Amino acid sequence: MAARTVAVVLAGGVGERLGAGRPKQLIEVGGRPLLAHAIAAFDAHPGIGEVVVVMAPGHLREAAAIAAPFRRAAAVIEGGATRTASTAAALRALAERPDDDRVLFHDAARPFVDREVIDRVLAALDGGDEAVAVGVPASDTMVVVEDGVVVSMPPRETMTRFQTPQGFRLGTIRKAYESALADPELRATDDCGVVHRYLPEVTIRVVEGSERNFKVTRPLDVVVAEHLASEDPR
Ligand SMILES: Nc1ccn([C@@H]2O[C@H](COP(=O)(O)OP(=O)(O)OP(=O)(O)O)[C@@H](O)[C@H]2O)c(=O)n1
Ligand SMILES: C[C@](O)(CO)[C@H](O)COP(=O)(O)O
Repeated sequence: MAARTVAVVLAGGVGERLGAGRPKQLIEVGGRPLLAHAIAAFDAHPGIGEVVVVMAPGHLREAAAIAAPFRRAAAVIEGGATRTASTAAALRALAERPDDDRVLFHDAARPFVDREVIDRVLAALDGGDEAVAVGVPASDTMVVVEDGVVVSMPPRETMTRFQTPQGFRLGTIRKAYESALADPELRATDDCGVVHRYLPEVTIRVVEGSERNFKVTRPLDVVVAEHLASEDPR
């Protein structure tokens, strides 16, 4: 049987930096919640078999109502206290699937992921990559600062900002999380970071992202999101 691909939309956060008084994935831009924009992008992609939503505790009913109209929306499950705990919850929900299936993890807070970006992640997985990230070049000079002083300045041309979706062979991300969850020191801000730390032998391919695929994190991002949604209603 051909490997199947599931998209997991991570919506388990509370949106503290945005400060909207409720999880930011529930706020509307262009007349629909950020979560609906994110689900729609994967629901419309022919390479995606199912979409699983991981939602913040206390908001599962709202998420189920948002997901209901989408044909490929298969489940809404409860997330954990951190992004990695939410990914781990999704992996538990996918426990019956074979290792050769593929999984894409996407932030619900990135409402404008384009079909081309998803295409590139799937193409890399089709080509045999086990872990795939999406990146855009850094525009600013990036430095490492400790205790208020610069300790290193990596050349900007090597600096890439990661976005999502991040795609994996299911067996690979499963194995990485098995080790990660056994580590009391686990700290990671994304799923490729978990593979990089716990399966260093795995090559992480980076494919081109898009400036539109930014993460709604702070109040100014909502202004930009409203503008983009009005320019390109979906
Ligand atoms: N426990 C968590 C934390 C985050 N996320 C998801 O991971 C994505 C990226 O996280 P971030 O932008 O940090 O979202 P929040 O955690 O909601 O924001 P904040 O850190 O400002 O509270 C979001 O779609 C968020 O819902 C998640 O599924 N589970
Ligand atoms: C996964 C991510 O969006 C890649 O840039 C980012 O690391 C999420 O970080 P956050 O702290 O959960 O916003």
